[in-house]
Amino acid sequence: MADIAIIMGSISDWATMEKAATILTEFGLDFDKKIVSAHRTPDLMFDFASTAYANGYKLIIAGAGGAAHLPGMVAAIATVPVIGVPIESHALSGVDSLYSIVQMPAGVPVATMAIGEAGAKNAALYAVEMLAMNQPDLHAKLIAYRANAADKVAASEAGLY
Ligand SMILES: Nc1c(C(=O)O)ncn1[C@@H]1O[C@H](COP(=O)(O)O)[C@@H](O)[C@H]1O
Repeated sequence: MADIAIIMGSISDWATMEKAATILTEFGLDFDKKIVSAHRTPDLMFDFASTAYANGYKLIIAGAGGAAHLPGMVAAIATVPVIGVPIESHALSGVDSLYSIVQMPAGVPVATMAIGEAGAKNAALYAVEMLAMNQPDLHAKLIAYRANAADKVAASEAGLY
């Protein structure tokens, strides 16, 4: 069983959430990916969240858009950290998703990322950082990732004119 589950409210979220998947793959991390909706598949959502710990998940990355209740509802049921990704919605540009995910009541945390692809990428990196706390090999990959990112910034200076 994978350490990480990437879940999302709809297939339409995958274009965003695949950015998280790509980063986890770069780090050699196994993950499951599922479409689970608090609104459209509430029984499935309850089943997924209530068995997440027993199924071995250490982290859940949950993307949802609009009335984005999925991350918070999963966090309410599961005893596994939930990282929320607000999907950039058409009507309100993802501000609705952000507010829905971030404004959790005290007692039920969701680690909320930025709207859209940056949020999906950061969700994956946050997951890597959490798992790297007791995995030295993964920590070494994180150091290398950071160094590579810095190199890219330095190289991009060549584009200044
Ligand atoms: N926010 C939620 C939930 C939920 O929170 O349970 N289920 C679906 N959705 C969102 O509805 C948006 C539109 O979905 P469709 O594109 O399928 O109409 C998606 O961004 C999805 O995350």
